Amino acid sequence: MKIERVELQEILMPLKSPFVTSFGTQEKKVITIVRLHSEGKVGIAESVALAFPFYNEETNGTIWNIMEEFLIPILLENEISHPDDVSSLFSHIRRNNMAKAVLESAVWDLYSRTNNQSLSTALGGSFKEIDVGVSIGIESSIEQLLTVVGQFLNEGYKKIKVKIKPGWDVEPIKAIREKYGYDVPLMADANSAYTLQDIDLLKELDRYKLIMIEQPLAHDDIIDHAKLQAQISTSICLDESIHSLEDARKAIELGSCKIINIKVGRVGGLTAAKQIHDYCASKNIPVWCGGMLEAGVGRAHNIAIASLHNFSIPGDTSASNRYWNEDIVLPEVTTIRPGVIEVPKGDGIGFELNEQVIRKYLTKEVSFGAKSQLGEEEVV
Ligand SMILES: O=C(O)CCC(=O)c1ccccc1C(=O)O
Ligand SMILES: [Mg+2]
Repeated sequence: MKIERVELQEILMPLKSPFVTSFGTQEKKVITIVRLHSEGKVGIAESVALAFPFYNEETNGTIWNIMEEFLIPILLENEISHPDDVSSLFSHIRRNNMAKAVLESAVWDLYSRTNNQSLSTALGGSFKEIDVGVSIGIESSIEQLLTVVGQFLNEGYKKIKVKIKPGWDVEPIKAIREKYGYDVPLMADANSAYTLQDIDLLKELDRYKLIMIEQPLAHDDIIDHAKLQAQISTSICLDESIHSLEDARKAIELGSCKIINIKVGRVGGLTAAKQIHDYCASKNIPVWCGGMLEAGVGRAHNIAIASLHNFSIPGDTSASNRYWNEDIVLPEVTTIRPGVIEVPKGDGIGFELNEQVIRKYLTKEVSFGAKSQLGEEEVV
């Protein structure tokens, strides 16, 4: 494949309601939509970086800069025979995984559309439908949290993940168990809000039979997580600490976690996500697909990767209406039964862009061609 043109569009969309984590509050999302053109086909993907470098070091600004200055010229200058080539072509550029992932994921979509197959098939997925869970931010009160949990349980979500932070941890978990019982598949995500000094509190959480606790300790740690895992019975799941297959190997060898959350953006693309999936499968480490408050294009890529067999725990791959009043894809992402999303059978991600919605929220548009790598920026 020869990529002839790369288009970037930035949109700003309001979330239905603010999403609060231990690192900050999000009320709207800036999303960069990538379109790659080759021989009449268009491959698409959306960025997952946030507005601030509080989850990882990337932002909407850094990904745009790295794409424009370094990654897009590489895509335009090289013949790509398989999407796996892209991570090799990008490998000398350190980190910037979310910038790499959005372009690489668009190449995967383009490749599968060119071959008239679904992205799930191209990736080697086997599930025809996937179980999905939901991630719930830090709420204003325990009553409010219990109401929200009740609503999502009614909608049939198969895993309830709640965000925790110091001062909002044992109490909300205990309240959920008391009201909804121990059959609810419940987990907590701390987004690195604790240290080993909080060991007593983390041990207390053991009582509530959580299916896992996600990233309790530092974003760049695997040593202390191993020490913690040795002292608690709840499985630790790593999110922020895992950027690559090598990170996953080291964490598993050290015993830092028993489960891994795979996010395509955090690990630099679908090829890396698949490699981590395969490695975890060989080590009997279950994985699940995390989310970054994606709109429909990102959701579609997540659904495709979550169709691989070792994605055995429901992911944060909720339907479009979890975060959005209107989505950027047609059709919107919906459940076919409560808590179940069908893996699309159509070519590529199996969804098309909703141009009307994109135009409504468009803030910036740039196109890069093979001849001139400078591009022309148009601020709308
Ligand atoms: O529903 C989703 O997209 C997942 C939401 C979520 O938990 C999250 C959202 C933004 C940044 C980090 C995280 C996380 O998984 O830690
Ligand atoms: Mg997380």
